[in-house]
Amino acid sequence: MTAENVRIGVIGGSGVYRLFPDGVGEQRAIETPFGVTVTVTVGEIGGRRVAFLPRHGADHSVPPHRLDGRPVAWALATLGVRAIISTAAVGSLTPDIPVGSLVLADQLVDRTYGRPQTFFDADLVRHLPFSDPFCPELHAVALGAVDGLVPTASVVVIQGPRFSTRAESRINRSAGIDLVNMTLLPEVALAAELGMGTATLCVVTDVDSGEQAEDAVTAEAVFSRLAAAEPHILEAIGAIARAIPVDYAGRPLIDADAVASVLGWPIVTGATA
Ligand SMILES: CSC[C@H]1O[C@H](OP(=O)(O)O)[C@H](O)[C@@H]1O
Ligand SMILES: Nc1ncnc2[nH]cnc12
Repeated sequence: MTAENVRIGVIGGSGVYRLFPDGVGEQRAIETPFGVTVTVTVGEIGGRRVAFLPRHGADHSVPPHRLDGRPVAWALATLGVRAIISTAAVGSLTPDIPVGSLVLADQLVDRTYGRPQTFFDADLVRHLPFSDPFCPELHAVALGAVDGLVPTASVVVIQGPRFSTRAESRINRSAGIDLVNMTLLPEVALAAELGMGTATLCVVTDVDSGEQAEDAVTAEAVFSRLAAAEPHILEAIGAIARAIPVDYAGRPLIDADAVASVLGWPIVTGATA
């Protein structure tokens, strides 16, 4: 399979189900080795070709604990994507980052389980260097492209689909973690295994489960915040996409032969995602 010249991928999180106006962009169905066909929309932002897909599906039918990041990362890498801009709804664990902030994540803490973690779990063994899960170059590009971003934050990724209890939230806060989410892992690691860099725009929708009775996050509250923030999120994605250097290459964190071997896996036909 030959890589096309689509260098930028956008993964829309909760509340971000389309990137292009209706009727704009070309739908592609990409068959993968995982028995899943990934549908992406390829369009243009500021003259740059961008492949978009909504993480939970266009109708938000896939919950966080059932996401399989492998077909998505594989499909984007096959298109030639090097840079991924993703969005994520997050709860805040610190008064320093209020609801409504747009934040660039820079560290992750994994509290997920049972999710496919790696492309290298059979004959080919590789260990991803993951000290800096988000690409520092893309991070700097995003920071320069969007005014008012909170420049760094750590995110604990919980299993979901339920939100944290007050005790769990207190533990996360006392550990010094800034934000909480359900989806960024293993997605960011899987992309990195295939050499793609990620920059994630975190949209702070709530204060998670706090000490006050009124600090009790609900999905309705999250979606309502996201609806209000959508124009700003789309504008920020566009600004970042336009600012990514045309020669951005990502980080070769895994050797090229191993990546090529994964991208050469045979297609398995099956369900559509
Ligand atoms: C809608 S409430 C929780 C839901 O929102 C976040 O999704 P995403 O990361 O895709 O923006 C969170 O991780 C949960 O999946
Ligand atoms: N409080 C929260 N916990 C986990 N994921 C979230 N997504 C948005 N808010 C969240």
